[in-house]
Amino acid sequence: MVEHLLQFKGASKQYGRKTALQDISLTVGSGKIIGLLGSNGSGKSTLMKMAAGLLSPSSGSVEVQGLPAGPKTKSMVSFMPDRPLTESWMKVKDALMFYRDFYVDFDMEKATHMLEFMNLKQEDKISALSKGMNERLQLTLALSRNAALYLLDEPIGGVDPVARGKILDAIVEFYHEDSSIIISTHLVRDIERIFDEIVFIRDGEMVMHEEVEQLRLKHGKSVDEMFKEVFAE
Ligand SMILES: Nc1ncnc2c1ncn2[C@@H]1O[C@H](COP(=O)(O)OP(=O)(O)OP(=O)(O)O)[C@@H](O)[C@H]1O
Repeated sequence: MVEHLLQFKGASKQYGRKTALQDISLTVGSGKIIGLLGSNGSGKSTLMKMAAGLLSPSSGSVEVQGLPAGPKTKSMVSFMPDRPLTESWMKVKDALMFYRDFYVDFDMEKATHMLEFMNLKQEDKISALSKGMNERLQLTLALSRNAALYLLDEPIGGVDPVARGKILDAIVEFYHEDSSIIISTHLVRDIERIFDEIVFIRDGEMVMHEEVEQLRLKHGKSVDEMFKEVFAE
């Protein structure tokens, strides 16, 4: 039996009485860049945290390569949260060493290479980095692990359009084709060029999962046009 890289089967998540995700069934294969798109509060971060094994579903299941998402799957998944894991006293080089010590699959050579591409210096103090530079660092840390699945939660939220282009170039440049990346964002237009597939979630429900190519062929629409149509208020 072929095991899927990531599979949600009727997964729901409640926070108390609030339903953040409702009956999500989603299968993700290898070698894809997937856009997880939805407006604020639609459930993107919740879905990411469930895929990362940090939150368990209230009902249904979430599996990574056939194993329930949780402690056993953490080594297969590299998660870039929307808030940094590094400490403000650190220099960039300390953050690299922290990751190297913490994750056996951390590739220091790749990280050094990627830092250069991102115009970050090892001696830079993290507390002095701008929001956009900090995002570049977090992305470098997340992508420098050798994982099967990368989860990037809002990786371009804090940066201007030029820097966004740079970050997207870095994702494509340093992406390993056997792995998959899920990127959550509401900045659809700036980022759609790198997606193979898109998932739309609205009010905790998955309303579309489609290959970008199919979207263009079947509907004659760009992802951005489709997004505006689905999420029109
Ligand atoms: N710890 C929590 N306790 C209670 N409600 C929560 C909690 N975390 C998230 N929620 C609620 O669940 C819903 C989904 O939140 P989530 O953070 O997954 O959305 P999102 O799509 O990532 O939003 P954004 O784009 O604004 O980051 C929201 O209504 C949010 O208020």
